[in-house]
Amino acid sequence: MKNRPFRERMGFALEGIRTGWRREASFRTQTMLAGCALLALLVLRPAPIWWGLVAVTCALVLALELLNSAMEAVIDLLHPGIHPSIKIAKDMLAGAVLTISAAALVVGVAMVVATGPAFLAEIGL
Ligand SMILES: Nc1ncnc2c1ncn2[C@@H]1O[C@H](COP(=O)(O)OP(=O)(O)OP(=O)(O)O)[C@@H](O)[C@H]1O
Repeated sequence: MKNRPFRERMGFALEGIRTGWRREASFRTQTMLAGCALLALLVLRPAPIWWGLVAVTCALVLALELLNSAMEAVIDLLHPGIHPSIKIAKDMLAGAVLTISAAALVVGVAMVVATGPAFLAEIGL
């Protein structure tokens, strides 16, 4: 299974994203929020640094959500029953997603605060 051609590995990765989209409501919500962030970038046209910051934080949220779902799937397969250690692991995974989501929110608000006034002036408001 190791060292498959690049095209094939790319196919597995895209399949993983498709599965995340199909199975996880929170991944779909976060993808749509990332789409809103892209729309805000296109409208506000901030400096390139903001494009980088928004892209990195949105990508981290989506990547961590996929990792969270993957870990949960493996945990549930290995131990389908209730266990305090599973609670700890799942809560920590959820905490990781929450942490980066809070950072993404801060970046979004900071971008609007920094670039909003110039945009409003540009459209004559
Ligand atoms: N097997 C388990 N043993 C103990 N506690 C569990 C177990 N499964 C889930 N929990 C608890 O229930 C919470 C929610 O679990 P669940 O698997 O539904 O995760 P979720 O974050 O809601 O997942 P999803 O992303 O699929 O919506 C976990 O954070 C954990 O506190």
